[in-house]
This record gives sequence, C-alpha cells and structure tokens, in this order.
Amino acid sequence: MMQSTAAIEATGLSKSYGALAVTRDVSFALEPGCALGIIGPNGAGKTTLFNLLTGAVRPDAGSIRFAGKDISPTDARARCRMGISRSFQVPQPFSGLTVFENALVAATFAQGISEQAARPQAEDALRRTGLWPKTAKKAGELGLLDRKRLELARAIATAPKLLLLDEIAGGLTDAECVELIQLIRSIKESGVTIIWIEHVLHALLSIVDRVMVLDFGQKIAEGEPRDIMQSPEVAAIYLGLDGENTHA
Ligand SMILES: Nc1ncnc2c1ncn2[C@@H]1O[C@H](COP(=O)(O)OP(=O)(O)OP(=O)(O)O)[C@@H](O)[C@H]1O
Repeated sequence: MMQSTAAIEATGLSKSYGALAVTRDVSFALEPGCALGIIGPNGAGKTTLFNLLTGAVRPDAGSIRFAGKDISPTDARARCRMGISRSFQVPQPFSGLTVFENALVAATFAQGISEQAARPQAEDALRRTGLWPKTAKKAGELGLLDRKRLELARAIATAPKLLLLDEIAGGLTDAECVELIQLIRSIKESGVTIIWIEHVLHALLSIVDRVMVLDFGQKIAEGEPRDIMQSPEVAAIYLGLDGENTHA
C-alpha cells in the first residue's frame, strides 16, 4: 500500500487521444525530497504524464494526491500555486524580456504576489542558477546552457515543492552537462522533490533515487536505478538508442 506521506501519488492515471491510449493505468508514489527518473522510448507517454500531473491535461481516469491532498479537480494554475513547477523540453522564455524579467514573471504569476514581493525570489533563483551576472540580458540572446539555466531559474522562482524536468540535458557539451547536473543536485539538496524525464541517461542516473520505465503508456518497471538499468525490459527498449545518450 502506498504511503499517505508521499509528496506526490498518482493512482490509475489513464488518458487516450481518440483510439490512442497514451497513458495506461499509471500509478506511482514519491516521497518528499526524492528524485524519480522517467525513461522510455519516444512516444511512450512521458510528457503526457507531466501534463496530467501539472493539470495541463485532464485524465480520463485516475487521481493525483499532492502533499496528502487530492488535487485531481484543480487546474494548472492552482497546482502551480500549490508548488508544482515544470521545465519544458524546448525552453520557453519570453525572448524579448530580460533574464530578470523572465524570473520575475514566473515568481509573480506562480504565487499571485506583487512584483515587489517577487523580486527577492527572482534574484535568489538567478543567483542559484548562476545567471545573476546576465540578469539584464535579453533571454533571446542567451546560449543553450544559459537558456536551460533560465528554464530552471523560472521554475525555482515559483518556490516549488515538486519540480518536473522534461529532457533538460539534451544538446549540451559534456562540460555543460556537468554544470547542469550540479545545479539540479543543488536543487534536490534544498529539499525539492524532483521527477525528471531524460534521454541523457548518465545525467539522470547521477541524480535520481529511483527510475520508472514507461512503454506504450504503461509503467513496465520501477526501482533502484542500478536494478532497472540491468533489467531485460530496459535493455530491449534501449537497444538501438544512440550510444552518445547512454554512455556513463
Ligand atoms: N494532444 C494530443 N493529441 C493527440 N495525440 C497526442 C497528443 N499529445 C500527445 N499525443 C500522442 O501521445 C503519444 C505520447 O506522447 P508524449 O509526448 O507523451 O510521449 P513522450 O514519451 O514524451 O515522447 P518524447 O520522448 O518523444 O517526448 C504520442 O504518440 C503523441 O503523438
């Protein structure tokens, strides 16, 4: 039986688009401060699961509890204000706004607080992500690593309890990836619960406590990273994946 103290607990989540069952009876629970990695092939339903957790998409069946409360009926904005925040696969800053304004908008919107009250939070998020020296730059002028940092800063600025990361490590050089991993580790160490979808497995496995495998919308395995990566199901799925993504 799942613990009632879980930071987040999903039970029997299902979602179809027409005849396509994208999420099929997915259940999991995650303890506060833990990090769960989600892996699976393209189209397995990973991003859809995030959409269900954030409230962007309504499930056909199933329920979600957050910090012990049934949040199934609440919308995305309410969930954001409760402390569920996400980063997107393709960073989505306001390109014409400065780095600081981007963090400020996130903090203001997420908590429904005044710009003045949000300023210290925006500053803190930018300092923690190493973006403070670039605070006056336009977001559209940032390089890839900095855009990823800004994606994290915008998420942190909302003071999340649960942070959902969607394929944030892709496209970086090895050195940049090391920096990103350190940043995500520091967010985890600050007590934020994390669920992270990632194809760059060495980055994911250096952080997460558990891994869940999705395939055709179903959870086919969950457990300790080492056990999961050695399981035949995962070997079958990842056979043929680009070696660049799988090296340790
Ligand atoms: N709004 C939608 N309408 C119709 N089909 C959708 C919709 N959203 C997702 N799908 C389909 O659901 C399936 C799962 O998509 P999803 O993006 O959740 O997978 P994923 O595991 O995140 O894949 P990737 O690793 O490529 O990001 C895909 O076949 C996708 O085309």
